[in-house]
Amino acid sequence: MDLKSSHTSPVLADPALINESMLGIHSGLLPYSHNGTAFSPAPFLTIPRRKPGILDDVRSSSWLDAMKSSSPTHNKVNKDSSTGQSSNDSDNAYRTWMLKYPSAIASFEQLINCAKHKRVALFLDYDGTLSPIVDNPDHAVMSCSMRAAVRNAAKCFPTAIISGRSRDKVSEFVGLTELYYAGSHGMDIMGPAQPNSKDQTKCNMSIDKQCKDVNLFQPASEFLPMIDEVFRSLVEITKDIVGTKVENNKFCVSVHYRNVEEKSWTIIAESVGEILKHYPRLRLTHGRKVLEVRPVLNWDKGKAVEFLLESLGLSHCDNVLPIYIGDDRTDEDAFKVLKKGSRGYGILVSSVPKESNASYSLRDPSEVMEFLKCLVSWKKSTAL
Ligand SMILES: O=P(O)(O)OC[C@H]1O[C@H](O[C@H]2O[C@H](CO)[C@@H](O)[C@H](O)[C@H]2O)[C@H](O)[C@@H](O)[C@@H]1O
Repeated sequence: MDLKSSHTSPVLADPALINESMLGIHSGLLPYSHNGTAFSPAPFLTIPRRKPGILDDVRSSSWLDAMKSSSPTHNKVNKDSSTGQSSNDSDNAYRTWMLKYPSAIASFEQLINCAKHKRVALFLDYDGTLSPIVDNPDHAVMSCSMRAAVRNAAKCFPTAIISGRSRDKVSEFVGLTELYYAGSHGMDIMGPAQPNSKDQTKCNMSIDKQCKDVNLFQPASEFLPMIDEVFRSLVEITKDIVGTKVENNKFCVSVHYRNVEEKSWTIIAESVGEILKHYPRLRLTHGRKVLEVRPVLNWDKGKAVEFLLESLGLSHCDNVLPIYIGDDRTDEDAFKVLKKGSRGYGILVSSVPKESNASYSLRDPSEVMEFLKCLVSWKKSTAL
């Protein structure tokens, strides 16, 4: 990657912001409170506080419950096979749930009615959305047919992938140059070079593999050495827990326990908590059978959507309809952003009922593919 700009840290780019020099954090990226919402700006705030009692939390059943419930797809499979419970109950529950989150395919006409005379902007999560959940994260490849569907969609609409994985890894899996990528839950965005964007000042000009001008936005760049260090410590501390996999996602670290016996989950949680005791500027979140360690920054997939809309020149237009498709808790931040002011639509990918800020649902990645095809056909029909 050839960096052309002299800005080495977009985080430190705005001298007008009071707490950035003290924290080394752009004040737009405020620390999180314990419940995950942003603190209001506090001029004398120095270091964001760590969540208290992480180990107490770990020992309490709520932590384990969260770990157990972190992969609804697997829960459903286990429940059905172990209890012999008829799938009718879960089918009924799913149907009832769909009254609140209608299928984006079945409701396509209604959904797309709002897109008439509007430009659709498409945001896609990767794991569980474009590729099915598999046991080994390194094997979560995307099918050729899904790749073709995403490519066709990206030819019709500005499209970005927003993933928890590192940007390099997700762009390698997707393998398309027609779209934009945001890795590390939006903390590593390679977006369009947009001279009019106010966020331009926070970006590094760069060029992509096709020698196209792009903007690189990495609000957590100062955390890189810390994340590397934590990654190594986590590998070391979990090395004897069979099945654990620690993944370096550049600005965050994933500790996978999908392949770990349930009786060892507490040890994993305790080990991660033990390491984090030494890093008050890092926090822990849950994903699907994964614990994720990330910087204490008010930056998430929702902020990444706003950032990309801004740099695409689409943020203040009434004639834009952003659509975000995702399956995980981290995608809820993006759903919320679109829900606010009825700006666009979140579509939750889930085969089991769960509460969400999304407006519509799709059952699994194969339905995501079908939906993308519907969008492309619609776009082509309106261009006739
Ligand atoms: O934001 P995403 O693109 O959905 O990434 C979230 C995490 O996805 C990956 O883990 C999940 O998928 C794996 C492969 O199917 C599965 O084995 C794992 O249990 C899931 O949690 C990825 O490996 C993580 O780094 C991402 O943070």
